[in-house]
Amino acid sequence: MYGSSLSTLGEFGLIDLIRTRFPQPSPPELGIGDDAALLVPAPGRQLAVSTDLLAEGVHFDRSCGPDRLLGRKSLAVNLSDLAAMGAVPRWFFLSLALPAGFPLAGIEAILDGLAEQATDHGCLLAGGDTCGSKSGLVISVTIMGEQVPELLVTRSGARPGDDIWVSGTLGDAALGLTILMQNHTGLADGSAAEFVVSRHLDPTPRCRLGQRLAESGLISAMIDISDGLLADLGHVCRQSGCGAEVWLKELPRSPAFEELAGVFPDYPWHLAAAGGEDYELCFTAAPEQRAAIAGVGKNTGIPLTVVGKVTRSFGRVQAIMPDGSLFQPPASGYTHF
Ligand SMILES: Nc1ncnc2c1ncn2[C@@H]1O[C@H](COP(=O)(O)OP(=O)(O)OP(=O)(O)O)[C@@H](O)[C@H]1O
Ligand SMILES: Cc1ncc(C[n+]2csc(CCOP(=O)(O)O)c2C)c(N)n1
Ligand SMILES: [Mg+2]
Repeated sequence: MYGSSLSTLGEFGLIDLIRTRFPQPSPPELGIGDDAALLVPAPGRQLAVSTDLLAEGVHFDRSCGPDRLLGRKSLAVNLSDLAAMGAVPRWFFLSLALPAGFPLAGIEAILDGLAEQATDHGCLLAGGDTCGSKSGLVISVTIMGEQVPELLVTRSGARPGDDIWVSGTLGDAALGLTILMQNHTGLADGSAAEFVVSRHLDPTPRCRLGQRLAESGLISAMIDISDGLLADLGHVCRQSGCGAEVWLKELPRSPAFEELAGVFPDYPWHLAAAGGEDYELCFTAAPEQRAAIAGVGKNTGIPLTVVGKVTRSFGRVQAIMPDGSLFQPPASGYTHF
């Protein structure tokens, strides 16, 4: 129906194909097809807008996982940014730069993954942009969400003495990437390696948790962990005018991470403390809120752990080893340049 290749389909054929795959906003809103989308936020809500792209060779290697998961991840990383603000996802925009000859089956699989993730999180594709790429595939997503203004959580509200919390477990995605880069194929179903690889290829954005924490009014600042805990906590500290102390022995690690950590000559603290792409939430809150925050964790079914304290030393993020010594990671997180 659409021709057998990207060149016979063409730019506008591809846009038509995308339009048929995603439910569209209904009047008075307008989605794909005009010079701009027309969107109507709910009365009294503020918009939260974020953009994140995935570039071939930088964020993914197509031989390491199915294209469908690339589609899921390209929306997941954006959902995670909205989760960190406590915003509810509503619309997203999809921009694709496709190398000539990119297989149509690959595009369809990416769209399948995006559509699954969009349905799961109740957000609508409202537009985008499409062009050729002279190098690799680029998938860029811009997401828009909304929230009552007073409930939105920023990076700038942490105060000395606050607890530092993280959701879920840390280090799985970085360990999964290490395994993928070592060219492991045919990972056994249910194995520890399969678990950490799936945490890398198909991260779970903590949308409901982020919204519940924001609505609870219990927390002072929040960020999602995309580059690594120490690096991302550094952003919170700089924007809040404070510092942080992180106790490595408290970092929550999955049973799969613990099982695989044994093969390293040294325990891989750097993966849990500074490995990227876990897409967990890191947030701060006054110590009096501990019990109430634990209750939010219970209600959402996501483990929440106190891993450190906000300090007065501006911009300084210290990681403490289990023996009390200072940990010096090779890097505090992923950097692009
Ligand atoms: N090229 C750019 N032009 C304008 N603003 C930018 C640009 N790149 C980043 N920013 C802004 O800088 C801030 C930090 O962006 P950054 O990408 O580090 O955050 P993030 O999306 O949470 O992290 P990550 O990309 O690792 O998920 C955001 O406000 C973002 O909008
Ligand atoms: C093939 C390949 N090589 C390396 C990595 C690791 N990586 C790339 S970007 C990033 C941080 C988040 O990105 P951003 O800051 O752009 O949101 C990390 C940890 C990967 N995923 N795939
Ligand atoms: Mg972020």
